[in-house]
Amino acid sequence: MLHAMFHHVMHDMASSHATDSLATAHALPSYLDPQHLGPWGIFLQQVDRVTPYLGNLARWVETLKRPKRILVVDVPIHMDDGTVAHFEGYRVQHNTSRGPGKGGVRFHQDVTLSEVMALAAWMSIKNAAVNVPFGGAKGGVRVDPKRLSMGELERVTRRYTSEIGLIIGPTKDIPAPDVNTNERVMAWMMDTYSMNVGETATGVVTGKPISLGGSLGRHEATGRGVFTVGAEAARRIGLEIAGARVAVQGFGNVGGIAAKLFAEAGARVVAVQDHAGCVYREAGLDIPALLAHAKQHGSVAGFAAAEAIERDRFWDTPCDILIPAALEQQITAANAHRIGARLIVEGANGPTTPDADDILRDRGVLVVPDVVANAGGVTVSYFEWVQDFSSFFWSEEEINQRLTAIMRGALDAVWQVADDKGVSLRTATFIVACERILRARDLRGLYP
Ligand SMILES: NC(=O)C1=CN([C@@H]2O[C@H](COP(=O)(O)OP(=O)(O)OC[C@H]3O[C@@H](n4cnc5c(N)ncnc54)[C@H](OP(=O)(O)O)[C@@H]3O)[C@@H](O)[C@H]2O)C=CC1
Ligand SMILES: O=C(O)CCC(=O)C(=O)O
Repeated sequence: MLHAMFHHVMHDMASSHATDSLATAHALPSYLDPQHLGPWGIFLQQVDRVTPYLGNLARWVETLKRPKRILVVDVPIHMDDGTVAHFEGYRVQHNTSRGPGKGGVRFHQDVTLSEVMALAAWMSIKNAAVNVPFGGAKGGVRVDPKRLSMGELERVTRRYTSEIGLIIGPTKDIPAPDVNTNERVMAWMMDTYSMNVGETATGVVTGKPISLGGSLGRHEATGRGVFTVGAEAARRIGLEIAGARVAVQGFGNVGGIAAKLFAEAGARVVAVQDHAGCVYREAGLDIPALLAHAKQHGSVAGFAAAEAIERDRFWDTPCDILIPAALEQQITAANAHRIGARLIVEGANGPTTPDADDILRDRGVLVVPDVVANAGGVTVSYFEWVQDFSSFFWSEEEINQRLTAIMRGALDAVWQVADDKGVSLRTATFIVACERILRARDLRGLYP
């Protein structure tokens, strides 16, 4: 598809200008290679799947396949032992047609540019799906924060923030937490940016501590959103939450809070897997106790009131609802057949590959896609950004009510499109979101 479209562009160029150099100028940059495996390749496939439904707007679809702006930075810091270490950092602004870039920052030893490109692109889709006035962006630093002291982590954060300071700002691009980043990291980012611009700029990041302009409810918002749409999707397929068996992969901000809320609603959280271990209890795990254990020991591994099972057996766990809440590409053609759940609610970004999507669909498993299911975080980030601009702060009750209304409304809208067009919820969400993004592109036109 991409090649066909590219050919078309080349053909037009050749007939009007007939120069090789111009044709070369339209070649895709190497980092956009559609053959590239991994999350960016998955995003391209998802766009291809939705293109036939976009009507006239499809003429703009190439915009989605090219991030607007990519910044790769060197992040040198002094280590505690006196040596100098260099880390690679990225900030990608995928699309800003609907507003400033918005999306988290990931600290992870395996993060890559193509992964951050995909995460930024999914932010564009997500922000459009819940109709918050943002484009999509994402950042990352290729570092294992678990191996840094607190001082080293602070220096990485501050240097990275200064380096990407060129392109972020309260009206340009607003970072937030993602894997291995949290309120503490956001406070350092806000402070560094503020020092560099000479004034306190609380609106430059969201997910900050409450005392620095953070919003009530933001810490829990992604997990709460996963619970809200998960419970609503379950209701729509006649699956009772009370007593339902839930399996959760990833027990951090998203997975931990989603597990807690499902357990509080009467579900049995039977299995939890994190990076270091996997625990199982048929009668349901004691989630507050497991959270306390994970906080103390850094993992669910070693939790005494459960059976330890091999990590790979997680996928065979008998359950009704599966919540992937760790990293991308966890549900693939290799394990999609093994999943016993009727409902998958994607807390993580990009956990399911397109071929696994097809297998799950054929097997009648409903997947609530990431770009709706985990949008609660950015929705409350939007509230935080609005509150920072007005310096007027809302109650937690008001925030949660608005969050629930937006999440339910978004699910309802994509459910209807899925029913009308006979497509999966993922394709339906992409239809709704791509139409919003590309209509904005169309209305704005190409020239400033
Ligand atoms: N934070 C947010 O507001 C949002 C996050 N997301 C997405 O949710 C997902 C989780 O993010 P978040 O909860 O914030 O991150 P955290 O860093 O808080 O937690 C990540 C969790 O995933 C686990 N994990 C990491 N690698 C693996 C692995 N290979 N197998 C199993 N578990 C693993 C970690 O385990 P361990 O601690 O042992 O390493 C940890 O429990 C990501 O995909 C993120 O992009 C989406 C929307 C918003
Ligand atoms: O809160 C935000 O701005 C973005 C959170 C995020 O990175 C995500 O939704 O994946």
